[in-house]
This record gives sequence, structure tokens and C-alpha cells, in this order.
Amino acid sequence: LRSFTVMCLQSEVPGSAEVQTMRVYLRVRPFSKEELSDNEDQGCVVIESSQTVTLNAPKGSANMKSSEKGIGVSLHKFAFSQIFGPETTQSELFDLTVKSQTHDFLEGKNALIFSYGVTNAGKTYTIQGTPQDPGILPRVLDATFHYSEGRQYEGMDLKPYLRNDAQYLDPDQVKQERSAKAAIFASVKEVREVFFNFIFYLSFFFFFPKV
Ligand SMILES: Nc1ncnc2c1ncn2[C@@H]1O[C@H](COP(=O)(O)OP(=O)(O)OP(=O)(O)O)[C@@H](O)[C@H]1O
Repeated sequence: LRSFTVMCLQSEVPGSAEVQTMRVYLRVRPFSKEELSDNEDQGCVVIESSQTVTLNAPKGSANMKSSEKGIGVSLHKFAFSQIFGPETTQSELFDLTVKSQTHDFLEGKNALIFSYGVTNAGKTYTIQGTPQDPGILPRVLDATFHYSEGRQYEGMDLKPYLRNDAQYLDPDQVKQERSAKAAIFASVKEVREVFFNFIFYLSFFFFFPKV
């Protein structure tokens, strides 16, 4: 059964260090034309309700063979926070799963999202998507940039520190930072001028080699 992806979403509960919430979603992708022509659609994944699914072992599979011999069962029922069928669009999936967590994340709460499934299940399509049909990641980035519009800190007295922290600078430190920045820009300008002069002389000799 190569046609489904499981997506887990774990987020922090405000005001509690210990209690964690985890939601597990199932997405069943449509069969491709090649899979349909290979008769892979055997009704193995049956969505019973928005939260329960029944999996029937495919014909000829080890699971089916052992159940025919009376060992084990060929039918399994699973429950999920929510199940999304093959008709679900990228935007519907985002709106119904990650959207509210994105808002919480932007307000400072931690969240973890991961997808799980066998090869060809649709993990990349779900997380990354295509330029025409973006997945969760570009949609979260889009929401993040929209959220940060008009919220940028205009002051110059904050400096990134380590991986995810910032230091406040006093007025003297701000002055030092400004002069260090000016020195960097001046050296870049100098390098650029030397480079352009070099290109100019090179093209001059190329066009007038005998001068
Ligand atoms: N919901 C969907 N609608 C339409 N096509 C889909 C959907 N999900 C996946 N596909 C298509 O199914 C194929 C397999 O999907 P994808 O590459 O995302 O699988 P994967 O789980 O990332 O595989 P792998 O683990 O091998 O990288 C791709 O051609 C993809 O475009």
C-alpha cells in the first residue's frame, strides 16, 4: 500500500511544561494513471469516516496469504485525528491541520510537524508540494512573512547572539557596530572598484591588442 502518508503534529500547550498534544493525520493520495493501469486499485484503503480507516491486505501479499491459511487477519482498522481522502487539495489540508499551529508558533509556542510513510506515499508532495500546488512548508513560510509585515524592529540596538537569541547594545556598542559596518562596506566598494578596473583593462587589451 503505497498511497498514504501519515502526518504528525505536536505542539506545546500554553501554561504547561509537561502536557503535550499530538495530532496524527492520514492523507490518502489518488492513484496515478500508471498505478490504475497496473490494477493497483484493489480497494485496499477504505475510509470509513473522517477518523477511521480500514486496510485490506492486497491480493497475493504475505499478509493475505497467511490470513488465507488462518494465521493472522487481512483486515486492520485504524483511527486518526482526521483522515483526508484523495480529493483533498493542498490548501484544504493546510487550513484544516497546520494553519492554527502556525499562528501559535508565531506567538512563540513550539511545534513539530513530520510526515511518515513508505516510498512514493506522498510525503514530499504534502510537505513541499509543487510550484503550482504548494505544500505545507511554503504555506507556513508565506503565513510567517505575512505575519511579520509591519512588525520589524527598526532600532539598531539589537544584535543576534548564538543561534536564537539577541543582545541589547548600549549607545557606545551601537557606535562600534556602525563603524565596523561602514568599514566592511568601504572594503567591499574598494574590491568592487579594483575588479571593475581589471575587467575594463582586460576588455581594452582584448579589443586593441596592439596598442
Ligand atoms: N495528494 C496528491 N495528489 C496528487 N499527486 C500526488 C499526491 N501525493 C503524491 N502525489 C504524487 O505521487 C508521487 C509520489 O509522491 P512523493 O514523491 O511525494 O512521495 P514520497 O513519499 O515523498 O516518496 P519518497 O519517500 O520515495 O521520496 C509523486 O508523483 C507525487 O506528485
